[in-house]
This record gives sequence, C-alpha cells and structure tokens, in this order.
Amino acid sequence: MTDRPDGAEGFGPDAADVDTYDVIVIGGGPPGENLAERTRAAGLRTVVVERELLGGECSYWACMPSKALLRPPAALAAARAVPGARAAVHGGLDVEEVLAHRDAFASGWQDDSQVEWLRSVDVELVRGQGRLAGPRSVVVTTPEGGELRLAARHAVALCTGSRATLPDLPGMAEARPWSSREATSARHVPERLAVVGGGVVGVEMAAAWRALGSRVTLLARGGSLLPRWEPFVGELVAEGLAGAGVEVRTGASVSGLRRPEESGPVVVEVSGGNAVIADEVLFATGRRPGTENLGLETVGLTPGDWLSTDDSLQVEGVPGGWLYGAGDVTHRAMLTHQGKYQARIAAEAIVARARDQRLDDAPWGRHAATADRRAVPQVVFTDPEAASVGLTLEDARQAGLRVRAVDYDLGSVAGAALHAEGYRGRARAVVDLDREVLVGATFVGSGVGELLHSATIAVAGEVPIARLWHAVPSFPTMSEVWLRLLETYRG
Ligand SMILES: Cc1cc2nc3c(=O)[nH]c(=O)nc-3n(C[C@H](O)[C@H](O)[C@H](O)COP(=O)(O)OP(=O)(O)OC[C@H]3O[C@@H](n4cnc5c(N)ncnc54)[C@H](O)[C@@H]3O)c2cc1C
Ligand SMILES: NC(=O)c1ccc[n+]([C@@H]2O[C@H](COP(=O)([O-])OP(=O)(O)OC[C@H]3O[C@@H](n4cnc5c(N)ncnc54)[C@H](O)[C@@H]3O)[C@@H](O)[C@H]2O)c1
Repeated sequence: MTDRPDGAEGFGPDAADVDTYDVIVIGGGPPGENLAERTRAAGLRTVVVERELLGGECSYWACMPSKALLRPPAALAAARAVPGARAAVHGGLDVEEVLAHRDAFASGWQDDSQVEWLRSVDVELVRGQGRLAGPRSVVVTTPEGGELRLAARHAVALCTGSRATLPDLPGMAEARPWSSREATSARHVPERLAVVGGGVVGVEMAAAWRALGSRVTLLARGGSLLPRWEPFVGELVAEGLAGAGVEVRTGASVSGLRRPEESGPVVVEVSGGNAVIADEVLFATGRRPGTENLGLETVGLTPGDWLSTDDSLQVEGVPGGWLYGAGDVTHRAMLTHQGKYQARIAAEAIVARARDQRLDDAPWGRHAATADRRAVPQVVFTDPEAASVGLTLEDARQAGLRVRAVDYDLGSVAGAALHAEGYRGRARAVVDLDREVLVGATFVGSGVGELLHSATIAVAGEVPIARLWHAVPSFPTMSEVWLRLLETYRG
C-alpha cells in the first residue's frame, strides 16, 4: 500500500489523541457494513461509526420488518387462490403471531448479532454521531457526550442513509403522525389508518395494516399509485388493494390535520374532498438525506444536500480523492441491494487507489457502478407484487432511445394459471430497437418478485434478443412469459 500522510489534516498541528485508521465509515447500514467488511478483508484497518443500531434502517425499520409483515398475508392469499388447498384455510391471520414474527425479523430492535458479525470480520466499531472535521478527519460525539478524533489514511466513506420526510402541514405536530419507523414497528393495530403517499412505502404499508385488520384509507395526491412505474403497475396494485378492502383515493391532497384530543382520533383534511377520520395517520411521502450535522461544510459541501458521486462512488467537488459515499445518501437508487452494490464498488476503488492501481472505471468496469443508471431491480411486495428493472417506456423515450414496448397478459401463461386461480398479471419488455437488447422489464402479479432476476441479467448483460430466443423457459412455469414476450416482439 502507498504510505499516505497520517491524515489528520483537519485537526491541524494539534494532532494528539487522534486514532488513525486506513478507512473510516460513517453509518453502519447495509452499505456501510459491506464497504467496511471489504476494505478490511483487503488488509486496510477499518472502523465503522454508528450512532444508533448497527444494521441501519433496513434491519429494524424498513425492509426486514415490512417484509415480515407482508409475507404472512401473501402466504394466506396464495393458499386461498388454489382449489383444494383453499379448503384447508379455516381462519384468518394470527395477528399476535404476525407481530411476533416481525419482531423476530427486526431482532427485537437489538443489534448484538450484527455487532458480533462486525467483530468477526475484524472491523472496529465506534458508537456515536460522526461528523467530518476537514479532509480525512472525523469527530465522533459518543453517547456519553465525549469526543473522539479519528483520521483516515486512505478514505472516509459516508453511508449515513436517509430519513423519512414529512410535509410541513398545519396541525402536523398535534397529529403525531407515523413515519415508516412507526409503520414497521407499531405493536398495536389501529382500528382506522390513513396513509398519505402513493409510493412504495404507502402501498406496502397500506397492504400490511389492512391485512392485520385496520380499515385503511390511502391518499395519493397524483392521479395514480406508484407514479414512477409503468402505468399498468399502479392500476393493478390499486385494484389489489381495493380488493383487499383498502379505500384508495387518488388526486387527494392533504391540506392539514387535527387531533383535538390527545388520545382521540385524527382528522386528515383533504383539499376539495371529504376529510378522513382515523386513529393513526402514516406519512409515506419520501426521504431526505442523512447529511445534516455531518460536517459537510468543513469540506466545501452543503449540509442537508444529497451527496453527488461519480461512478466509482467518490464524492464530487471534494479534492484529494479521499471522500466516498454509498447507499441512500447518494440518491443513486434508494434500495438496500443497490446500496450494497455501491459499497462493493467503492471498497474496491478505495483498495485499488490505496495500492496505486489504475481504476477499471469504464462503464460496467470493476470500479464503476453502472447498474445504478441502467439496471436497478426493485420489487414491491403488495398483492399483486410488482417487479421491474431498467427503464420504463417513458424513461427510455426521455433518454432519447428508439424503443418498443412489448406487452403480454401474464394470466394467460400456463404456469400462472396453475399458480393461482384467476391469476391477474401483466408483463412488459422495453426493447431498444437500434441495439436489439432489452433496456427494461416490468412484471405485475403474484410471485413475480422471483421472476425478476432473469430480467436483471438480460438488461445488465445486454443479452441480444437473438440469443434470448435460445434461453428456453421451463414448462409450466411463469417464466414462459419470456417466450411469449419474444414471440410477440418477433411477430
Ligand atoms: C419502510 C421501508 C421499506 C423498505 N423496503 C425495502 C425493501 O424491501 N428492499 C430494499 O431493497 N429496500 C427497501 N427499503 C430501502 C432501504 O431501507 C434503504 O435503501 C437502505 O436502508 C439504505 O441503507 P443505508 O445504509 O444507505 O441507510 P440507512 O439504512 O438509513 O443506514 C444509515 C445508518 O447510518 C447511521 N448514521 C446516520 N448518520 C450518522 C452519523 N452522523 N454518525 C453515525 N451514524 C450515522 C444511521 O443511524 C443508520 O444506522 C425500504 C425503506 C423503507 C423506509
Ligand atoms: N420494496 C421496496 O423495494 C421498498 C419498499 C419501501 C421503500 N423503498 C424505498 O424507500 C424509498 C422511500 O419510499 P417512499 O414511498 O417514502 O417514497 P417515494 O418517493 O417512493 O413515494 C413518496 C410518494 O409520496 C408522494 N408525496 C410526496 N409529498 C407528498 C405530500 N405532501 N402529500 C401527498 N403525497 C406526497 C410522492 O408524490 C410520492 O408518490 C423509496 O426510494 C423506495 O425505493 C423500497
């Protein structure tokens, strides 16, 4: 490794009591943990600074608890959709057991097992709020109120994630709204729940709490749910939610809230429409970056902004090549798997630069997170599920590509008909006509989440349509939709 200066530039000449590491990671969510594991495995002394629970939002208030809430109703619906099996389903969900299952998947909101794992991969952990104090320099305010000074020889990686953002509406404080944190960790089922926001958190949490017994009203201010997806996705997901008993109101903009009595109901005012009276109200209205109180101003960046990174995950606008970002805070693709991908790329770039090796940072190179722009997969775990990768038809057109959308009714594939009686679903492939490769694919229907990776491989691999023709899907699986899409495309 190249011998870099000790890195305490930010602390000036008074560099006593500074702990020097090769790599300092601030934020121990999935990207922070993965980045640290990899730089340590390459021989770099690495520390993670975490102010809350090691494992981040995903482990305790996002992916894991939300999917643990959504899986039991999905399993029940799957059994009910198959003649013969249906007769074995006598009751509904055991709500207490579902909540206990969720608690277990959130590790009881304790991070002991992740701490043990971090120790097992020889990465150090410092508890506390980290902030930059100039180039390569970090100050940590410990839970006891003390301050530690850390310096980095090679890199500081900001993996500080995102937080829910709630609009500034009249009556917000009085209403004590839920954010995604309460929606994934609540221990009682509200009789009535209003959900504001028709994005991913809104639709998933509306589905989960409806299944647990709440009367749910979903308020989306736009004309459809999941507006960034192919238009048929929002339509089919709305139909599924309505079928489960959720009242879905689109074009419904919340103008204010009231909770006149502390333990009484909350009134959610809707512009030009009827107010909704509920016991709890969830705001699922997007995220803001975890860049406040992070000392960004000490390196010429603006606190509260998303971090702008190049494809090797180096933060742009900071000289010296020592500052990296990975995960939600980069706003590249706010998904756990994508954040971990960024962490793998960033770690390899940090190690290569530490060894003075040339970076392989051309598109799809070892040190370029190209998939963030071209092949991001995502699954929405509602009933029906939605799954997509790459560009929608609209995105592709806006990017100036000459494309054609190929659609197929997933319900008419034999595998889908076997999967569930009356299967409803749809598939779309977006084909780049100039290169004859797929640039996007979207599926809606029960179980499509497990179909998605085939599409991710086709899009990331830029597999020519002529070769995809030889990738024969097994009969009778839902994957036969691939054959139908290709037949439709070829005519
Ligand atoms: C309800 C919900 C469900 C979701 N479901 C899915 C899903 O099914 N699949 C999926 O792929 N994605 C899902 N996501 C998105 C996923 O949770 C995020 O993409 C992921 O958590 C991002 O990881 P991260 O480490 O970047 O951020 P975070 O998970 O937010 O972790 C950041 C960590 O940094 C720490 N931190 C922040 N600032 C400091 C500081 N100054 N000093 C020290 N520590 C600090 C925080 O305490 C936290 O532990 C979901 C999100 C929500 C809200
Ligand atoms: N299964 C998954 O992969 C999964 C699940 C949950 C969350 N996530 C990730 O977490 C992130 C956050 O999800 P999210 O649903 O909070 O954000 P989002 O950006 O997906 O959706 C927020 C929605 O709220 C609406 N909105 C914003 N302000 C509003 C207001 N004042 N009134 C009414 N509506 C308003 C927006 O128009 C948007 O449709 C996303 O990036 C998502 O990818 C992923």
